Amino acid sequence: MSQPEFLAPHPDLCTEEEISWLVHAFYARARKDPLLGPIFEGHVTDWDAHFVQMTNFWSMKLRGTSHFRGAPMPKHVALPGLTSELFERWLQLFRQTTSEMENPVLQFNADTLALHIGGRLWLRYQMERYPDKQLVDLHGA
Ligand code: HEM
Repeated sequence: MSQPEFLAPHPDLCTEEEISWLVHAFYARARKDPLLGPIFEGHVTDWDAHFVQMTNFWSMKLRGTSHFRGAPMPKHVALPGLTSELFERWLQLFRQTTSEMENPVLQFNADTLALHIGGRLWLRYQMERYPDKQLVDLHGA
């Protein structure tokens, strides 16, 4: 089968139910993860609100809806101790989750966006937090 192409956000790309499944399944993994779990448990106080926030975020990115109100960049810069290993782990768990969804178009688009957005979050994080260190790229492999 040919590789799906990267598409502009569109409601046909996936359903709202698929996004909700993706968010819940990703966090079921991430919260159990020895590296990422403690960070999420230490910073997310209202999980229902966080699920709504993340569902609205991915719905905006994939389906083009406009319910998301947030500021991902400063919220991640505010988290202490993030590393390229943590971002790679995040991306790995995200890709594992999308690979289980049997929607190759969603999978390709969500994985591509996650690497792109994760890369920007991590680049800005390094510039703000580790200005004297050499920049490290994400591989997302
Ligand atoms: C090391 C990797 C990451 C960690 C540890 C992490 C952790 C967190 C935490 C703890 C929050 C809640 C912050 C708060 O409400 O104050 C959050 C919010 C969020 N994260 Fe991440 N994150 C990571 C990577 C990513 C990536 C790669 C993406 C997108 C592809 C992402 C998207 C978001 C979004 C959209 C929010 C909501 C921001 C808002 O409410 O304004 N995160 N993250």
